[in-house]
Amino acid sequence: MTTPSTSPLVRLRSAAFGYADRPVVSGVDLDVSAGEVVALLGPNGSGKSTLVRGILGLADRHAGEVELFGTPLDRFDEHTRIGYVPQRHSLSASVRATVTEIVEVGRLPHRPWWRPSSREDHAIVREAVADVGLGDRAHEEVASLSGGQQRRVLIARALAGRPEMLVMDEPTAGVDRTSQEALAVVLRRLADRGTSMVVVTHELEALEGLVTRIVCLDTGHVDFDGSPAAYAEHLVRHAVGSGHHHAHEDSPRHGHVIGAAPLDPTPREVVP
Ligand SMILES: Nc1ncnc2c1ncn2[C@@H]1O[C@H](COP(=O)(O)OP(=O)(O)OP(=O)(O)O)[C@@H](O)[C@H]1O
Repeated sequence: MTTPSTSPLVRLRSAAFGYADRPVVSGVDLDVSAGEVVALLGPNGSGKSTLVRGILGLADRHAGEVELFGTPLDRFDEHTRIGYVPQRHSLSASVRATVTEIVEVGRLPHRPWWRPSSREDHAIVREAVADVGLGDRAHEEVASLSGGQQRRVLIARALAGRPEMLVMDEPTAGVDRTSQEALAVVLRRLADRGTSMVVVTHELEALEGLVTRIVCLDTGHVDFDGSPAAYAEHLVRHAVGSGHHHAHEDSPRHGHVIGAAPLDPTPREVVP
């Protein structure tokens, strides 16, 4: 399948997603271009996971258009171009496999099922394991790792697929500090390599300096889409408009900084 090189990686037009007859997000227009690092923010339940799941064809599309790499979603079959790390997913305690064995799964879509791993596959897997800071645990059973380390294994599995775009749903939520720091290093390296990313997060700090664009969802609608600098201004405007300015400053959750302005990852509703 040929893909025009100028196409955005993701293109949504008036897109609506949900589950069966339950609408969750609607009216979404979004283009994600190569090299962008998009943070998707919003309060709990605003539909962030549903939006990324919809983009990947994992939630139902109720309306609108979705294209991936210039191809309508229902005809898109180049799944190796996208890596996905789902939300709060760790490995079951009953999984009996080593870190390397799990990460090798990320290479499977790249070769016919009957062909064994090549030397290159092994090298890519080793690199992905090292990238997430688990090189010294490569041959340990995943069941013996912490939850944060298991998430790093899942991220390494996505990296081993060498995707052009990585979609991550709260990669740092509930993980230990070492894992968070390891992840920040990985994301920086990926951004330097030009990997595009869409990251659902409540923790902008972990992405500081990487994010090129912020998209905010509120109750199923995009209520902000712009640069980190524009987002900072948007927050200040809303905080002043709503009279919540001081409350924001006082809260430790709102200490995120991109550039010079304080950021709140879950902006409040605008009070006219
Ligand atoms: N599989 C599902 N079936 C039905 N409804 C669902 C399903 N998954 C999520 N929902 C509903 O969709 C709405 C949005 O959920 P979603 O997980 O997309 O929000 P979110 O912004 O990612 O929230 P959080 O920050 O808590 O992860 C919620 O009301 C949720 O109950």
